[in-house]
Amino acid sequence: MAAASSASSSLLLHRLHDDYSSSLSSSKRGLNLSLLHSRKISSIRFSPNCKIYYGSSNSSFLLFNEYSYLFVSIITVRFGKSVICRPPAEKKKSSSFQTDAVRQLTGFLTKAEGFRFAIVVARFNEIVTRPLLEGALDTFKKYSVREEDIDVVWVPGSFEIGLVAQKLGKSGKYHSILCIGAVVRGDTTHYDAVANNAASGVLSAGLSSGVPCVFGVLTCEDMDQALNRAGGKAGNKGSEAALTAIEMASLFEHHLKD
Ligand SMILES: Nc1c(NC[C@H](O)[C@H](O)[C@H](O)CO)[nH]c(=O)[nH]c1=O
Ligand SMILES: CC(=O)[C@@H](O)COP(=O)(O)O
Repeated sequence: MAAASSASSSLLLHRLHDDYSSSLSSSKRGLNLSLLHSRKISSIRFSPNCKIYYGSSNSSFLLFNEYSYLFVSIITVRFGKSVICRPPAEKKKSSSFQTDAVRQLTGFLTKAEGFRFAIVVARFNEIVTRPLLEGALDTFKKYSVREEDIDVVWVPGSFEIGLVAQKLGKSGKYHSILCIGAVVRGDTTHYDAVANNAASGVLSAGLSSGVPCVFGVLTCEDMDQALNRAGGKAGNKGSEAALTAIEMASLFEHHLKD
């Protein structure tokens, strides 16, 4: 592409990359993004994992997940501003790609609208679990999950989560169940029993129901560690768990249906 080799085109592409990096910063995992222009592809590498591909003078770019080259979105550049457009109607098998030998299946983060989620949240250590829940709800909203497609179920403590997750999973109403709790070490060995059984409860809920059950239960040495992970210095693990729930819902919906 003749024009794009100029300094100004290169700047524009760098700015586009930055826009996209920041708009997707809460979903660091799995999305090494590329911009792929429809024709005459050239590329700029920004980091070992991130490359932007660009083409001629056309102002529309296609945004691809570099990991699997899945189509994610269209970007239109107008008057120096980049605009994210919604992807076109879903293509069959758009989230897989074929090589000679290997078919790779992945879930999408981009098409969460229409998925139904249950969140099972423990009331114990609510000072931690409530911000985890809020982080999860914010993320669902950001990824276009409708409020009416989310049910929140409160249980007394993390030990109770597994049973309820299993029941909800078996109801057939949800694409994924997100489990939220905070187990904080005390003076006795009680911590180990609650933490380990919360984990195996969530695991067996998923295995027995066949519905992805995501482990958003913090297991912390002290309250500081827990608060740091509930919207403090170490981010919000509820929000990260919501991304996992979306990806798993998508993987099951698009590739692993019975
Ligand atoms: N200590 C913590 C608990 N304990 C309560 C148990 O989860 C359970 O509700 C009780 O044993 C009755 O079955 N729960 C947490 O979520 N976090 C804790 O730190
Ligand atoms: C993990 C817990 O249940 C925790 O509150 C127990 O505290 P302790 O070991 O001091 O009884």
